[in-house]
Amino acid sequence: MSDPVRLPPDLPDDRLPRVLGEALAGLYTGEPRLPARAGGRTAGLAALQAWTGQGYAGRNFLGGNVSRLSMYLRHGMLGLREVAAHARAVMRGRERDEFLRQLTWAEFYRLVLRQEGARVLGNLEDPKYPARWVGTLPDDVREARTGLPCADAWVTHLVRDGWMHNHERLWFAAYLVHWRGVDWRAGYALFREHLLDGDIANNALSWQWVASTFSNKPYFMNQENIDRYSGGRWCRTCRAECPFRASYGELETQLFGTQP
Ligand SMILES: Cc1cc2nc3c(=O)[nH]c(=O)nc-3n(C[C@H](O)[C@H](O)[C@H](O)COP(=O)(O)OP(=O)(O)OC[C@H]3O[C@@H](n4cnc5c(N)ncnc54)[C@H](O)[C@@H]3O)c2cc1C
Repeated sequence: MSDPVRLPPDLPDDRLPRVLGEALAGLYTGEPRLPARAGGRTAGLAALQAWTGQGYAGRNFLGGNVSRLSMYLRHGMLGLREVAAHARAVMRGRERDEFLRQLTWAEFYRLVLRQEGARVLGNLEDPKYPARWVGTLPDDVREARTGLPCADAWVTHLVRDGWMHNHERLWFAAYLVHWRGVDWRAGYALFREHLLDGDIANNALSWQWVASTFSNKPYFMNQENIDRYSGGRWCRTCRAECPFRASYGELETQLFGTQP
């Protein structure tokens, strides 16, 4: 075991990335930089105390108020139970129920991981359509140059911010697996590499839910859905040939051949 690295107590913030980067060489990719949000239990508790959940009913909209507590939950800085207790104390009605429902998904996925172990990293069930996935992540996707402003923005958020809204994760996963025919494990690996909350349980099982290897049908969206929940962020000025612009019925036939 190598000697522990001692950081000088007066080290200024702007020098931290370089010093930590050298100490942690080999454990990360890209340029070392500080995350946009502070880590640790103190910061996690402050974020929890600040969370009132107001407007959470609109959580599916990119502009909706979501907690962004996932990175603290992921790293054990907050526990699911204390977050649930806080929500019960400060939230009300539909917003509280909806928030508790999301925490339940996280708890459920943890339980599945505990039961299935490393099996969650492989297909838990057969896909519900004749899928022929390739294992490699296409370069244009990784480098955010697909030519689709929405898809490129999703990857940019992932790589630049280390965080994506749940709806962006769903859209990106569906785009990669169903439109580009890429094995969900390549997407899982990309998320693990960049997400500050990137874990095994939520990440692998959400990808499998989209891919239909842990659900009874594949998840997919159309352009109308992206436009609505993004508040027209990309679609209104988009000049690209949109692969999502069709009815759900048409896309189902195009992507899955038969009705899944
Ligand atoms: C393809 C894909 C990959 C994902 N990978 C991860 C991952 O690596 N790590 C991760 O923590 N979440 C993952 N999620 C779930 C979800 O997107 C994030 O938990 C959520 O966006 C985090 O933001 P938030 O804390 O503001 O969530 P909020 O909406 O405020 O929810 C509060 C908490 O509930 C839990 N939660 C919310 N939505 C979900 C969900 N759909 N499934 C399971 N738990 C949920 C999280 O712990 C979250 O912090 C993934 C979803 C998809 C579709």
